[in-house]
Amino acid sequence: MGAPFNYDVLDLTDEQVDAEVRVFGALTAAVRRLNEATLRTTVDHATVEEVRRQVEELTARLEKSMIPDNFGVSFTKGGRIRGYGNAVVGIRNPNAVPLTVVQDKVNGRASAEFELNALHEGPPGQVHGGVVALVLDQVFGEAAAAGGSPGMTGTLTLRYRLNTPLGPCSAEAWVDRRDGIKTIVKGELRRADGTVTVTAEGIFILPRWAREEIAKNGGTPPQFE
Ligand SMILES: CCCCCCCCCC(=O)SCCNC(=O)CCNC(=O)[C@H](O)C(C)(C)COP(=O)(O)OP(=O)(O)OC[C@H]1O[C@@H](n2cnc3c(N)ncnc32)[C@H](O)[C@@H]1OP(=O)(O)O
Repeated sequence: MGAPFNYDVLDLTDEQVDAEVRVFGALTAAVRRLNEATLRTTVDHATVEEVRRQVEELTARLEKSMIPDNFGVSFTKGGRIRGYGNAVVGIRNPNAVPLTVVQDKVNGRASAEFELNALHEGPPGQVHGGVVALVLDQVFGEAAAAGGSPGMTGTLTLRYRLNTPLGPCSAEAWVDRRDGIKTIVKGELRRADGTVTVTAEGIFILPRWAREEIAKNGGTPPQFE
């Protein structure tokens, strides 16, 4: 079986990538503000309806020219990764958390400090458990990649030990061990004061199609970004 998805390689310069990161990153940040304001505004209904008309006009301007569907992941010949739609770290995805993951390739670790707000609420004032899983899946996957054995999430097991209040949080993950094509990653989510609220273990697997591709043509595993 071949790969169920492709990574295109594009002829874009670093300057072109920097420009799209700057311009679209700023739009994404502005839309995130709009998202939070949509949730929290207390202006009167007439103002809400006027703003809604303006939002629809602006949306129609962007819809004049769009890619057919999802963004996918592409690389430049210079090695830049354009995973702009990623649900956790995509710089063009206003629904992404947002998050910057720092990889430690020496020790096979990954970490992120971030802020979760009213858009990420589950129980009152607390982070939604599914949002925790979303964030940890990405940070865990990046730890596996940083450790040199990237894979797709096969299993992710979380233990929610304490509630996680909305606000500043951090996540950390590390490669615990390898078992052939499986990389076992462990990690945790912490409150701002360092209290661990969630511990987790993930099994990241180099899929059969990637194994077959490497056996046939050599090369390095894809990143599963
Ligand atoms: C910079 C880069 C940063 C990247 C960050 C990315 C973070 C986000 C990652 C994701 O969200 S990935 C998307 C969510 N995951 C998926 O969609 C995976 C869907 N499942 C699959 O594609 C396949 O089921 C999978 C690749 C997991 C396994 O398929 P294989 O055909 O390679 O498995 P195979 O049957 O050959 O089994 C190989 C080994 O893995 C084991 N295994 C298979 N599925 C497993 C599973 N789900 N959990 C644990 N172990 C599993 C299986 O028992 C066996 O163990 P042993 O070698 O010891 O016998």
